[in-house]
Amino acid sequence: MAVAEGQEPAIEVKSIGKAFGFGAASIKALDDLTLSIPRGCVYGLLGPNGAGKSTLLRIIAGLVRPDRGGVSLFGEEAGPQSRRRIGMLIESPSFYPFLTAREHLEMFARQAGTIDRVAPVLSRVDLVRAADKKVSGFSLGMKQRLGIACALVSQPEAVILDEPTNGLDPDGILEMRALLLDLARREGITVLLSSHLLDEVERVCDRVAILRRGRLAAEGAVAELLDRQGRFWLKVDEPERVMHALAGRGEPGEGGLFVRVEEAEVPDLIRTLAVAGIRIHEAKWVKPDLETVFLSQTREVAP
Ligand SMILES: Nc1ncnc2c1ncn2[C@@H]1O[C@H](COP(=O)(O)OP(=O)(O)OP(=O)(O)O)[C@@H](O)[C@H]1O
Repeated sequence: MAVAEGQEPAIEVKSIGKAFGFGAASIKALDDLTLSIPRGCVYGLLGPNGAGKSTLLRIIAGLVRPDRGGVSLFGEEAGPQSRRRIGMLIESPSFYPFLTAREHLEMFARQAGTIDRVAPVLSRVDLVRAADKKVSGFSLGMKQRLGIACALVSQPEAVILDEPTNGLDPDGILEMRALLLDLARREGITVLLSSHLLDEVERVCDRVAILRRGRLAAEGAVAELLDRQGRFWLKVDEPERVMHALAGRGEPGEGGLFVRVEEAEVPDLIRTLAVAGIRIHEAKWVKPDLETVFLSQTREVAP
């Protein structure tokens, strides 16, 4: 990850609150949410339906006003000036069907004074051959790539993408993944995206925030989040005996058991079991995938 150290974060969200509706019917979409997105990072926003992801992205983009709290972009309070440093693909992109991809990009580029960016951006999103075709004939994947191109043409330092892989086929998802990684790694652009595709997020994002009912359920580097919920697996001859000896710290598995143990305690645990005559065939940390972490953080417990 090309995260620049010692600089202000690209995006900071401080104690944001946002409710929709009034009185008893009011819905808290965001509830005292604080987040910091480092520069150069691909940052994933996860959460079940209604968790507040789109509301947060819309607030950062300046499309929705929060009830309380604030947003900083590159160390400055978010406003029209600082938002020029950000490209956005917030709602599914809507285009003028009879304009071409190039004409759309030229329209945005003229506003931003970056007309020389049109050709490189078309090539960046692999739309060079389709550049002069009317958007009405574009597939969903092409429209999604044009949406990203529109977000990139103003030469932003960060992009905010709401569900950028929405509706894409597996090839389209693959291309999108390569594009996002490339933007961050080669060009140092900060990417903040929301997604429901957890394996995709695991592959592409450096850090994630998991939202639940408008609050932060978990946040951190993807590798660290997976580590945090790692379980220690022991394949032994007499799992029941070990379960008993571990007094409630073990959980049975196929041919062995998972043990709740800190990393530093592992050598002592293994020595104790070996001294007690337990034959250990396998001992290893088993890392969960992001989906398992996500479910453990967001699953509603029945009252
Ligand atoms: N304009 C609005 N008016 C009323 N309620 C809204 C509005 N926008 C969002 N909400 C509500 O706020 C909550 C958060 O919605 P939001 O769209 O931010 O969630 P989300 O995490 O993006 O969900 P999804 O994954 O389904 O897109 C939901 O309960 C939603 O119904």
